[in-house]
Amino acid sequence: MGEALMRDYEIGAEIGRGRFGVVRRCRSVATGEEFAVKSVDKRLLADSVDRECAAREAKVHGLAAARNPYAAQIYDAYEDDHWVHLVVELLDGPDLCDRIAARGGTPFPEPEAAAVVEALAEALAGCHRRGVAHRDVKPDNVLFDALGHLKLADFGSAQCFLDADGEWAPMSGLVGTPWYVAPEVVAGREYGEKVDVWSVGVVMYMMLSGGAPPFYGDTAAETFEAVARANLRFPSRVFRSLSPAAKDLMRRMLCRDVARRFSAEQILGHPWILSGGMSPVEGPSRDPSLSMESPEGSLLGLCA
Ligand SMILES: Nc1ncnc2c1ncn2[C@@H]1O[C@H](COP(=O)(O)OP(=O)(O)OP(=O)(O)O)[C@@H](O)[C@H]1O
Repeated sequence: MGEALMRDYEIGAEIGRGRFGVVRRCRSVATGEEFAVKSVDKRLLADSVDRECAAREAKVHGLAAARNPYAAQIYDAYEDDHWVHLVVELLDGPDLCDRIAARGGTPFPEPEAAAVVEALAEALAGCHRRGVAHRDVKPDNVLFDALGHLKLADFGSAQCFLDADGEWAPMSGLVGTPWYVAPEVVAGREYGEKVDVWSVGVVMYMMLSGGAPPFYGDTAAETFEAVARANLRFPSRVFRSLSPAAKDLMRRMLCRDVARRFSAEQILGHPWILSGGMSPVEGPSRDPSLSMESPEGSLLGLCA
């Protein structure tokens, strides 16, 4: 454990473990305030992509979380020969994964799911405005503070998609978690920040299905094949009572054609979000193409 970290913080109990390290509670010696410290063991980073991600995590996290109330805040970073320590906002309540599991297969009520999708879209719109893609959006990385406010966490896979001059710098590499990863990532193509929107679509589907993902295989390879086909279905057994507006938004996020896929900002203007997950009242929306007047059947096929 780094000497400088131990000088500034009292280290407390372990909260959890990831692939490369451990998260513990800690308390600032100066103020008594409580935080979480994520300690990454650099010796476990065998892969060059993982090493690059760890090296830039503090910087990219700081950039993405600045003035972004929906992102876990980062306060300090320390590095020695073997460890990187990141002092972050303490968010030790149940995460979205726990919340989905706690429902035992019962779907979220639409207004509750809409509140999560809206906060997640706000978090990502903030990251994307600053040129950062998260690249690992999944329920395990959606945490909540003591007041129940959503905070997007774990910027360990995040990357800037704009260079120092603000020019588009496409990303590459198979980064993310199989159920949530976008088809262009699986295809090995260069990709942009809309990979995060795809992942939010998967998270939304899981909340509204009671935990089942939209693209699934028994192995990671089979899951990737299902993602690459991007054949989005809403089995009536599960989705019978779901509103057409909710399905429409998922089709616009889980859309294989990246150009037609929504941005995080566009999610915020969709009628399902604007109505708080209630059946939207017909009327003008921020984007005229989002009118809900068409029958549900005609919304099919909007996305490849
Ligand atoms: N800011 C935080 N406050 C409280 N608990 C946290 C915080 N950040 C992460 N955790 C918890 O610590 C555990 C490990 O998190 P970490 O981000 O290191 O790894 P992970 O996302 O589970 O796995 P991996 O990094 O391998 O994808 C998780 O259970 C997570 O919920």
